[in-house]
Amino acid sequence: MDEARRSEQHYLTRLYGRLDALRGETQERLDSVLAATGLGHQGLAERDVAAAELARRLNRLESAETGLCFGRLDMRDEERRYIGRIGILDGSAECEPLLIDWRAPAARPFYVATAVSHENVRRRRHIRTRGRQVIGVQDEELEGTAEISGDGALMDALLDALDAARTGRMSDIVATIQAEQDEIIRSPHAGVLVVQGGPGTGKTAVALHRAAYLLYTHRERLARSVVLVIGPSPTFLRYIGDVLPALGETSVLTATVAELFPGVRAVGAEPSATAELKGRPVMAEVIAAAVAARQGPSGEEGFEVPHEGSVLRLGPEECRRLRDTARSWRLPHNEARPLVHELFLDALAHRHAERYGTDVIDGSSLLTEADLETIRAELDGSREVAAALEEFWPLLSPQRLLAELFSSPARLAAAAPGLTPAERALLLRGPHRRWTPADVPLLDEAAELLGSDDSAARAAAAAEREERVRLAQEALDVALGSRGTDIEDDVDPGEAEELSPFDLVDAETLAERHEERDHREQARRAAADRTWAFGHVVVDEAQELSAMAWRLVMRRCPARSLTIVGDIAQTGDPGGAPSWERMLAPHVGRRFRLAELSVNYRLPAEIAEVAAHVLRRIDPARTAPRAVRATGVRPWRCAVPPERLTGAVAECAARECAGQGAGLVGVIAPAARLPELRAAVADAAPAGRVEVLDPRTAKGLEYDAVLVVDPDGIVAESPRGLSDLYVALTRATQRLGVVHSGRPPADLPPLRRVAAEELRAAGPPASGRG
Ligand SMILES: Nc1ncnc2c1ncn2[C@@H]1O[C@H](COP(=O)(O)OP(=O)(O)OP(=O)(O)O)[C@@H](O)[C@H]1O
Repeated sequence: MDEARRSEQHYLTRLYGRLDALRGETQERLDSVLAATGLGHQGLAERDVAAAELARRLNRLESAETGLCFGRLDMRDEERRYIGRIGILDGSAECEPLLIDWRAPAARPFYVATAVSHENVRRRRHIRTRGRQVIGVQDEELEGTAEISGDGALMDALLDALDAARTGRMSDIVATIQAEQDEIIRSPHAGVLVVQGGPGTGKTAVALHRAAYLLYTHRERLARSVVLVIGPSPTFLRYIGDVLPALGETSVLTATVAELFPGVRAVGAEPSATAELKGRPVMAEVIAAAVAARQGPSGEEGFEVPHEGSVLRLGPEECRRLRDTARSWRLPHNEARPLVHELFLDALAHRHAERYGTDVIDGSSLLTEADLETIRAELDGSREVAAALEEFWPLLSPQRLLAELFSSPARLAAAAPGLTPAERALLLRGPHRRWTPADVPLLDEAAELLGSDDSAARAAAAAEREERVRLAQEALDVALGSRGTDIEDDVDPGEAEELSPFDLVDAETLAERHEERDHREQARRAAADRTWAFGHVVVDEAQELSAMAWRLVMRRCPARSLTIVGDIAQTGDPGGAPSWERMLAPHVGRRFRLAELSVNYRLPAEIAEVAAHVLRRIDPARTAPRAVRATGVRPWRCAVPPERLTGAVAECAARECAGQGAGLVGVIAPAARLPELRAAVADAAPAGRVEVLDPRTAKGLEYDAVLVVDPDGIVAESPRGLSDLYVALTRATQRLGVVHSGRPPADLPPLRRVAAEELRAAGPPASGRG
């Protein structure tokens, strides 16, 4: 072991010693807090707050175990800073920092300093560890130019990370964040930041590290309001699910757009043309018209209410007046309903009163106000009147509104006059069909216009909050009472040296603190509340969101603090974005910052070249990201007879698993081929090593080796075929093979040919180096 490694090992051992000590202390304090008994209201509340805080600290200390320290900065003024996953102080009275959290401003030069812009750094040291052992030390001298390998000099740590076998779960990149990524991660919290970058440029990694950075920098605010991370599919969310917990962050909710309407599981399927139509902005008008159509009778119709054996009739003019008055309140439909109820009863009561005749002299009613009140009360208790009100201005859930709209050609025709009959036919469905992902933004739109009749829930919440404030007040009173005994009688309490809880917080604040006891609980509450205002929203694979989905997302973030990452060239959804400008204009105009990532960390140069060929066909104006490394392994293709295709793919997948450092294999094929491919692969390959999926599901994921099956079929099957092929070709970190029947795939460049027999022979076809 050389001297540098030995000295870093010494320091690392000291760091772990301190980490163990801190964990021990925190665990002990947590145990003793939890063991406390015989506590009153105040004591219990304080115990809960303290226990949650200690549990959070323990979790952070535990998540720092792997890769605790990964860097050192030697500053020009001789200061030395160690950089790691968390900040650690030594136990001395001076509280000297032993380790600096990667997110702290003092750590920033580790990621951005160069020889030209040295940020006061003399030397940057990368420390590679395995467990608690130092396995490598690499220095970059930023003084003079002798040992600088230039911008983007590849560190062993970065190469190790890029070459490591994939596990099916994304890892964090704190040790190797690159300068262009760091700039995005630390970009200010406010406003909308769009990160555009080709496949593998680290958009997802950057977005997640940005979430961790923002939570660190604005913890008070964001931990309470929760950060929402939106991804394209549950598979993708599982793939990224370890990153933020590994960084010690739990105040995060991850979800697909389809999961953002509490109480609805949107798992139904529908033709892509229907999904595309449901995503268009015109659907907002359709939903608004559908709500309006449920507010009183339309046109020249009046309204008849059976009552006591006869009929009370409201004329069209009266109905219109009633409806216009109700709409002028600008309340959501359901929230206007109690007031509509009052107007409705008034109108019926007058109609009823007219039967008793009017004064011949002045035409006024012969009934007194008290008589009218009695009639009104009678009407109010009548079941027939209640049924009539329900028809006049029904209580509507978003689900009911949409189900009744989409199952009625007449309702659809009235609400969507701008759509063609063929388009309206696409929307028609049975009343009990399952909700689809494209329905969710429409349900949300409807919920917004309908409002909820949540008076009961709101009353319960208000009562609960009042109770909390009362308990907190009681606790403060007790504290104030006990302080009184400690203060000498003639001392003004305002001047007492000893601060009491009352001086620091009021009952409301204390109640709020109790509310946010556990941030994890906070994320669960956010998940269950459609109207939750998230403190920051990260949208990954954002190019896939439809116009209607964006309306939903923006509602979840009234503060408009968003990080939006994606790649326009990968847009596969027919309703997805043609450009960031068009997508965001309705919500923020041009007020967004655009950052671009230009380096491809996933694909080796050999695969990147194939992908770049397809990208040129999608959009010749786009520049493909520059691959950061080459492996020498050339992508290949193999033509097999159609009846052999499935078998050949299964054999090849099995052989990929057998290769050296094989890792995970992704088989990406047209959706129609998946069932049969899955069955064949399950028979041939070891369990858990091969995933068979279509390009849509593969979005955002990565594998060591990828087999793209039937590229022409992929292009033919999907509405934006070339984009889906581009996604499929850009998933491999090491090896890419294409298996097809018939002529060479139309959209691919010439690839090294492999004979069908080779797929069966020993050794992967990907062995062709050079
Ligand atoms: N600075 C880095 N250090 C180590 N690994 C990195 C770095 N940046 C990116 N990577 C790795 O590169 C791979 C691609 O990153 P990521 O999935 O974030 O890219 P992406 O731009 O979101 O791709 P796609 O558009 O295909 O979804 C991941 O394995 C990621 O961990």
